[in-house]
Amino acid sequence: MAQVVATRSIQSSFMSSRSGSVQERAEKLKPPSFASRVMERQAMTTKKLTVVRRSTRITAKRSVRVEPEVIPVSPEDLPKREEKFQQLQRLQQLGDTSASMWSTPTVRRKTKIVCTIGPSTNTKEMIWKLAEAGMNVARMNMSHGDHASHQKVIDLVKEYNEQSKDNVISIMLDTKAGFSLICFSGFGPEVRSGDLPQPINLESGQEFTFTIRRGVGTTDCVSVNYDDFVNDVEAGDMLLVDGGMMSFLVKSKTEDSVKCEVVDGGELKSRRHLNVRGKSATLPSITEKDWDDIKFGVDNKVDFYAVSFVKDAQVVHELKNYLKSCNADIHVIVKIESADSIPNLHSIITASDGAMVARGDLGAELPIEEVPLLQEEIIRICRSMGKAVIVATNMLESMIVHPTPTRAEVSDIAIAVREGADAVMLSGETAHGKFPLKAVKVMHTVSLRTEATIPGGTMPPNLGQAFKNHMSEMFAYHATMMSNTLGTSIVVFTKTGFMAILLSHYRPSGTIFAFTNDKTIQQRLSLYQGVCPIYMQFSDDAEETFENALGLLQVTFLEARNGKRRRRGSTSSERQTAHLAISINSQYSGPKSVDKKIGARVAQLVTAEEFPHQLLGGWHRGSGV
Ligand SMILES: Nc1ncnc2c1ncn2[C@@H]1O[C@H](COP(=O)(O)OP(=O)(O)O)[C@@H](O)[C@H]1O
Ligand SMILES: C=C(OP(=O)(O)O)C(=O)O
Repeated sequence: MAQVVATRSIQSSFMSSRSGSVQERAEKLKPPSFASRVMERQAMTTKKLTVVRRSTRITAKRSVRVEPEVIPVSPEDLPKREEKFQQLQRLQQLGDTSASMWSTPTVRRKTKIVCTIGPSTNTKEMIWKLAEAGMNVARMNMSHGDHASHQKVIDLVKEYNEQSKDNVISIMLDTKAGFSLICFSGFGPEVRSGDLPQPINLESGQEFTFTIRRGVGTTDCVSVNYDDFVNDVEAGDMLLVDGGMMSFLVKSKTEDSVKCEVVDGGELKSRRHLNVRGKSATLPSITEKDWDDIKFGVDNKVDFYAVSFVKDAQVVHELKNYLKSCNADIHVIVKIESADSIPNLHSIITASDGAMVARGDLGAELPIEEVPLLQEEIIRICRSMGKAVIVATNMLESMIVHPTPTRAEVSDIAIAVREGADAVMLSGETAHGKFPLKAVKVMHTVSLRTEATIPGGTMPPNLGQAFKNHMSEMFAYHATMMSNTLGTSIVVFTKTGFMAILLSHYRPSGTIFAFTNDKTIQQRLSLYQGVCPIYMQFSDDAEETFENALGLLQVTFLEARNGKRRRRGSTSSERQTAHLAISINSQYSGPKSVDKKIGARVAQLVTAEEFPHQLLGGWHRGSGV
């Protein structure tokens, strides 16, 4: 069954966020200047309140928007006095019920957020807070931690999903060779330095040795987890640690060691990435350790594997065949991070369910100036094939230690959103950073703001070519057209996820509310741009399913709205809003009955009281709605 419904707000305040000149919007967005606040305080103390005119408070409407509440994870994450002041202002202004560009309905963020879980976030409290702050996918990096620690995280995410009424987090395992099992199981696609008792400081010009001997970790020599390391590197090669944070010039080799001169020094920690500038290691993409991790993923019914260093489609077919043989419905995301994968991009992505632009290793194996170009190209290829695409690494790197991002990082997120990525990813920021919740909040806010500037209505150039099922494509196309021209959200019924993914591929301007009767599908759909997955039992009767879905949306939103009303009362815009629901239903036998169904649903008009207007722009977790 695939049924698509579009819902419409006759008065959508989200649409108004796009109206007005750039200058007007910029004016509305300006924060009260420091000078104006100082003047205001001075005026208050000198009792000359009239000097500070209301017109200088240009952010009154903007601040009606409720920001996600970010609960501090560490003392450093505590809101500063200035933030507390702004929060207070916002709370006071919740009484302001006028409709404005930032007033309700708030808009559901379309671009999804992947968070790597590590020591900063692997507790129940932090998983819950990350989910509430906007995490859509929890990623576990199998290079770190052990199965027991990952098991704990998987169980916590599942527990969160069980108890959450209207939110679901999917689980991604990032597979690669772990150092701990290296002696027993061969070597993986990632080359890493070994464990060190403590970080060592290396100065430019000093000598340092990498060895394939096991268990070495001294101040002038460390193990490497890859036996062919000595064969693969040559004198004159440049070795990069963590994509270039440190670099080493290869001077000479022995049977088991590579002697280097430190070019860019720094602090060398345990298990760091090693790349040879311009070379790919001659490694298999899936190693014994990976198979072990893959079985762990099958046992735990994870949603996605992110497979490191995929160089050709063969490895994807191999993995998919294995998954089929054990009846595991897990999707495969290929990490594009190797120079060797570039000539095979099309076949690799065709074989997979999606790709990750793994910019860390990509920028080490290839000149860094190629990274933004490849990012754009990989996103374009994935979009043209209807595959998921994730942009990863360094997106808010400075927030590992600082509470605020660099402006360049903010632009980086905005670029990925504009290029049409399904998801943006946090790595060290949430795994071991000081400000994991703030990082999610920044990603959420920047994505949302950027999405509001993207015009709807651009159709993929490959319409009718990407999928074999042309009828489904027609449904997706027309629902998208309706969504774009009427300013509506879309409701889709899907048993396999296919129809929701297809709709996501067309990037309609409204939220795609995807109803499914399969929890696995619901979890998986969390990754896809614009999709809000909802679990619901389906009835044999399509009409009943349709009514139940509307009812479920209604209940969810009425609850949310009632909760809100207790705090601020209903607005006049809510009372006046009316909505149109249009359904396209392919559960019926042929095109004729489908046409009839479209006709039937177009006539359905639902008033605001029955169908709360938050639905139309959608809602988004982390907005306070
Ligand atoms: N499960 C974990 N346990 C401990 N540390 C972790 C874990 N996951 C991630 N980290 C830390 O966060 C850093 C950034 O995460 P990620 O980018 O996934 O790793 P890497 O770049 O090492 O592959 C890692 O280098 C590691 O220091
Ligand atoms: C995402 C990446 O892989 P990892 O997290 O394993 O470093 C990367 O290299 O950018």
